[in-house]
Amino acid sequence: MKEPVRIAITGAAGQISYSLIFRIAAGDLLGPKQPVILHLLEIPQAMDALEGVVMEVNDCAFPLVRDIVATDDPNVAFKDIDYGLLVGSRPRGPGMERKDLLEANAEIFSVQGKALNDNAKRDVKVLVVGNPANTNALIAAENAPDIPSGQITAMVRLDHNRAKSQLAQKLGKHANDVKTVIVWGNHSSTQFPDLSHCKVDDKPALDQVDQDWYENDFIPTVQQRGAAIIKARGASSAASAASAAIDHMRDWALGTEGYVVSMAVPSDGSYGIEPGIMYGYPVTCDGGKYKIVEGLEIDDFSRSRMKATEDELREEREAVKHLFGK
Ligand SMILES: NC(=O)C1=CN([C@@H]2O[C@H](COP(=O)(O)OP(=O)(O)OC[C@H]3O[C@@H](n4cnc5c(N)ncnc54)[C@H](O)[C@@H]3O)[C@@H](O)[C@H]2O)C=CC1
Ligand SMILES: O=C([O-])CC(=O)C(=O)O
Repeated sequence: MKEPVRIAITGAAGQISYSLIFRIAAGDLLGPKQPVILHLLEIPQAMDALEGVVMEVNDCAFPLVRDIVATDDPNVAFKDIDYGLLVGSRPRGPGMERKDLLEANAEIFSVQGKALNDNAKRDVKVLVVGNPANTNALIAAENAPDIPSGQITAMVRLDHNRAKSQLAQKLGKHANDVKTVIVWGNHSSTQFPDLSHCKVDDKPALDQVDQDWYENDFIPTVQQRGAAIIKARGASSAASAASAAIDHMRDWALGTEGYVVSMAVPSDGSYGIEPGIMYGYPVTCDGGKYKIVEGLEIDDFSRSRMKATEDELREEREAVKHLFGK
């Protein structure tokens, strides 16, 4: 057995965490040979509920769980962590866009960015799930100048998985047969789920569907899937969000063996996207590092979609600049 790693999960008494914690504890993130110490963060008012979650984790007698730290102090929660899953924040309700949460949630990520900076291991891998995820991740990163750039990322993996599933269903295939779906940009309704590099059964996806379905059915369905779940369930997606968070972190830590996945990471100017925003990109992962896939050809249709979601991220950044550390 290896030395345990420390994994922080914020919003640990919330609905996403109620799936996430148990799957991580079962080994779904880092495999069946990697013991974990869970660091669970909540706000003071939710500490009783968190205690109930801790009781349940204990009642599972998970072989991999070596200890649990349950706290309402981010400095304790992030002490020496190897991984951080930043989930805790308010979810949206019907009729809201995710960016309507910016005011309510942005402050959380400036506080937690500082706490990461002061406490986490320098090679910590951080995933921001709480919405609006890209811009919250940017706020955290801007407040964590001593964490190397690129170690704080945001989640577009749920959109990526949704896109795979929608296309597979359309073609009567399995999601495993779908390769190189890309979600560019923001985890919002401006995101661009791109099929122009995608292959299904090793053949171009866009040769297997018509352009009208792609533009007027597939793209809006993926963009609006979060709202559709809220309408159907009366609450935002939880188990699927937890599953995507595990996919994002597992692939980053353990590698994608050449497969392309989507992660929101600091733009480095690739594909003409302005640096200084967290933008969904195609990446491959190897040896605990991700790498943006370079050199893909971008047509005019894709370019305009990529620009629209970039513009939204730049606007969101302007709205929260006052929270960036000095
Ligand atoms: N990026 C993505 O793909 C997705 C993101 N989300 C977002 O994830 C977030 C959490 O969603 P749910 O678990 O459904 O919400 P929830 O309301 O069930 O749970 C959120 C938890 O966070 C806690 N919390 C609030 N402020 C906190 C702080 N400062 N520190 C620690 N904990 C804090 C709350 O007490 C609550 O227990 C929401 O912002 C939601 O919109 C949800 C689905 C997908
Ligand atoms: O739509 C929401 O508010 C929750 C979310 O981010 C998603 O399900 O993609």
